[in-house]
Amino acid sequence: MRTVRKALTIAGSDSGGGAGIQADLKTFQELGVYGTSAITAVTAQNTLGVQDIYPMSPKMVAAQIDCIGEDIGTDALKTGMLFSADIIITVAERINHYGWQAIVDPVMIAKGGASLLQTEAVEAVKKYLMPCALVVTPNIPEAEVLTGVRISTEEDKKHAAVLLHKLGAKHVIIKGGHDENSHDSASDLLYNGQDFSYFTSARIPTKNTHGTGCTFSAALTAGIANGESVMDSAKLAKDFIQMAIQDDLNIGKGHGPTNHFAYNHRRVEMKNGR
Ligand SMILES: Nc1ncnc2c1ncn2[C@@H]1O[C@H](COP(=O)(O)OP(=O)(O)OP(=O)(O)O)[C@@H](O)[C@H]1O
Ligand SMILES: Cc1ncc(CO)c(N)n1
Repeated sequence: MRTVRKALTIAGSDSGGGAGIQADLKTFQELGVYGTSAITAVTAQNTLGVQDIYPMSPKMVAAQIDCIGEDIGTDALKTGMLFSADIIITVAERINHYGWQAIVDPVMIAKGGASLLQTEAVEAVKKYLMPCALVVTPNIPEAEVLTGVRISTEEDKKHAAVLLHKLGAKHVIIKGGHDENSHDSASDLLYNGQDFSYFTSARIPTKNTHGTGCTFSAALTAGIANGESVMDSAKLAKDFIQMAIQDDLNIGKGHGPTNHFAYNHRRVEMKNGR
C-alpha cells in the first residue's frame, strides 16, 4: 500500500480549466499530491473572460471543508477566489478549527477585469484570513489594495511585504507578473519576517497567462504538502510556472491557460538526455 501527501484547495471553479480549482487540482496531480477541493463559487469562464458567477452558501463551503477535515485530512491547503466576506469568515473559522495553516492567494480580479472578490470583503481578508496564512501570495495590485502602498519601486514592494507580515502572514511572496518596470524578467519577492529573497526568471512574451497565480500558489502548496520548506517550495513553484508559461498551449481565443504538463514533460526529456 502506498501513502500519499494531500493538499486541499478552497477556491472558485473555472469552467475553462485554466485557473481556480481546476488549475490547482491539475498542479497537485502533476506534483504527486492527492488533491481535494471545497468550491466557493462557480464561474462561467473561458479564455475571453468571466461570463457569470454563482457563489456557494457559506454553509455549503463549510460542509465541503468538514468533509475533508473529518475524514481525509490534509498536509497543506490553499485558498483562492473567496468572493464574499461571509465566505471568508467561514473559511477562516474552519481553518482555525482544524488547526491548519493556509497558503492564501488573495485573488481579487480576473485577467479580463471581472471582480472575483467583493470590494467590501477586503477588510475580511485582512482581519480573518491573514492570521491563518503560512504564506500569502499577492500579485502587485493585490498587495497595493491590502496595504494601501502604491508600489512603483523595489523599496515600495519591500515596505508592502513588511505590512502584510504585520497583518499576520508568516511569509509573504509578492509576485512580479504585473511589474511594469520589468520588461525582461519576472521576479517574485519572498519575505519571512527577517530576510528578503528573490526568485527571478526570464519574462516570457505571451498572452497565455490565464491562471498563472493559481498555478503558482498550487505548486507552492504541493511543495509544503510534501514537507518542503517555504523557500524550497517557492523555488519549485517558480520553476513549475516558468515551464508552464514557456511551453504554452494553443487553447481558446483570448488569454489561454498555462501548460500544467510542461514541468513533468521537461523532467522526462532531461532524464532522456534531450
Ligand atoms: N510573462 C511571464 N513570464 C514569466 N513568468 C511570469 C510571467 N507572468 C507571470 N509570471 C510569473 O507567474 C507567477 C504568477 O504571477 P502573476 O503576478 O502573474 O500572478 P497573478 O496576477 O496572481 O496571476 P492570475 O492571472 O492568475 O491572477 C509569478 O511567479 C510570476 O513571476
Ligand atoms: C475561479 C478563478 N479563480 C481565480 C482566477 C484568477 O486567475 C480566475 N480567473 N478564476
